[in-house]
Amino acid sequence: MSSNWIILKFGGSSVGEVSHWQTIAEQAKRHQDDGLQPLLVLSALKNVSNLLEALLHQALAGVHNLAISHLKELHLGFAAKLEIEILEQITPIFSDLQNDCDAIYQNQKIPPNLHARILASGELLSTIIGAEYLNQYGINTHWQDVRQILTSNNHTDEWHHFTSARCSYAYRSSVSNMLQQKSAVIVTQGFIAADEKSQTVLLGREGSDTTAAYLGAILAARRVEIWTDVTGVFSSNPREIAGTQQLPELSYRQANQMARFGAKVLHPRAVQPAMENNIPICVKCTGTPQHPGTTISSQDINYTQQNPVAAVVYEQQVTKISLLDKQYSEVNAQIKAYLCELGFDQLLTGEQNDSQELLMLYTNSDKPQPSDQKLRKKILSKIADPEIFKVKDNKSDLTFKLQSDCALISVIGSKTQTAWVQQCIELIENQFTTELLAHYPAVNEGRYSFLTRSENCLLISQTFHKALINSQ
Ligand SMILES: Nc1ncnc2c1ncn2[C@@H]1O[C@H](COP(=O)(O)OP(=O)(O)O)[C@@H](O)[C@H]1O
Ligand SMILES: N[C@@H](CC(=O)OP(=O)(O)O)C(=O)O
Repeated sequence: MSSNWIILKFGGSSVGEVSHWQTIAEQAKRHQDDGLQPLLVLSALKNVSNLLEALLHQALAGVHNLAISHLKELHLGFAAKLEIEILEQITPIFSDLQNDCDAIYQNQKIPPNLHARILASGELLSTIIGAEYLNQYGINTHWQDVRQILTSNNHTDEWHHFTSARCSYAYRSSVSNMLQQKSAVIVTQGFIAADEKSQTVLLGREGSDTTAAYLGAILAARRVEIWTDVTGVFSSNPREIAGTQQLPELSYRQANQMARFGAKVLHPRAVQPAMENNIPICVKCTGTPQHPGTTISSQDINYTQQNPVAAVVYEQQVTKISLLDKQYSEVNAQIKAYLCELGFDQLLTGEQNDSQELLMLYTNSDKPQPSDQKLRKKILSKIADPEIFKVKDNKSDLTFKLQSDCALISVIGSKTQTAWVQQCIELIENQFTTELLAHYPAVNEGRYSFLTRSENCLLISQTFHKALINSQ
C-alpha cells in the first residue's frame, strides 16, 4: 500500500534560519510538481525548546514575564525578516503561555501537564510562521494541528505520559481523506500529540523525527525525508569525532541501532514505524539540498570482510543499576517502574555475572538527577515498604549498586562477518582495560556495546572509530 504522500521534516536548525525558508518552499513545490502531496513536519525554531525549558524554571521563580516578552519578540522578529505578519495568530499562544507560567508560580511546582503545554508552544509558533510563509510564497498551505491526528497511548507514570508519549501509527484512510480535502500542502507540528483526554503531550526531546515517521505510517507515505544541518547520517557524530564518513545507505536495522544507542541525528523511536511499513527514510541537508544524503531502507548494505563496521555511537550520561539478586524479578520490575517515575528511561537491560543490570538515561529536565547516594536511599525506602514492593520481610535488604556518570559506546557492524567483535575486545584489552565497566555484546543484532566512564567517552569513541572505520 502506498499513497502520494511525502513527509518532509525540518528540524530546528532548518526552520530557525531565515535563509533556509526558500529551500523549504522549493522542496514542497518540487514534490507537488512531481504529483506528490507534501506534508511538512516542523520543529520549533532552533533553541526555542531550550528557552521554553528554561522558562519553566523562570516561572517557578516568578521571573517569567521578561522571558515571555523575549520569546514573543524573537518570533515576531523572525517573521519580520521573512516579511510575514503573524501577530494576530500568535497572540492566543502567548496568553496561554502567560497563564500556564502564572499557575506554575502560584502553585510552586511544574506539573508534567504544564511542562508539555509550555514546550508545545515552540512547535505551534514555528508552524504558524511556516504556513504563513508558504502561503505568501504562493503555495496553498493548510496549518494542521497534529493533536487532532496523533493520539498517545497511556503511560503508567505521569512524567512519561506527558513528556515521552508513544502514539499508535496504524494506517488510517480517514486521516488521508481529511487532509486530501484541504487540497493544499500541509504544515504540522513535530514533537507534540494529544492523549485520549485531548491534553497536550510530548514525544520526548528531539521527537519530531518520530512524528514524521508516525505520520508516514498513518498515511502510507512514499517516503519520509528528515531535513537537518548535516549531509546525512555519518559513521559517528561529525561534530565530535574526527574522520567520520557520510553513509550513503543504511538498512533499517542499522539505522535503528544507531538511533537507539545515541546517534542524535535520528530520534530513538523514529526508525521503527518506517521499518514496519517499509517506508524509506532519507536524511538530507537543508543547507545543501542537492546532496543525495542518506537513504535508509530494507536493503541490507553489503558489508565486506574489509568493511564490516558501519558506525560508532555513544550515550554520554548513563546510570547503571546492578540488582545483585536475579531471583527477585518482581522487585526488579518495581525498582525499574520507580526509576521511570523519577524520570529515568531504560536504555538497555543486561546480565553481568550474578547481577541483572539496568542502564538508564535521566530525562527529567524539571529536576536535577539525584546523586547516587540520594537515589539509593530513595529506592531503599521504597523497598522497605511492603505495600509498594510486596516484598517479604526477609528479602527487604536486597542489595543493589548504583553508578552514574557512565557512557555506553556501541559499535554497529555486520551480523555475519563478526571478526570486528574480536577486534573490539582486543582494543579494550590492549588499551582500555581499566576503563571497561561492563560489556554487552549483541552480535546477533550486529552490535557490540560497552560501558565506560563519561569523561573518557569521546577519547575512546575516537580511538574505536579510527581503528575500526578509518582503517577499513
Ligand atoms: N551519526 C551521526 N550522523 C550525523 N549527525 C549526527 C550523528 N550523531 C550525532 N549527530 C548530530 O545530529 C545533529 C543533527 O540533529 P539535530 O541537532 O537534532 O538537528 P535538527 O535541528 O535538524 O533536528 C548533527 O548536527 C550532528 O551534530
Ligand atoms: N523542538 C523539540 C523537538 C525536536 O525534534 O527538535 P529538533 O528537530 O530541532 O531536534 C526539541 O528541541 O526537542
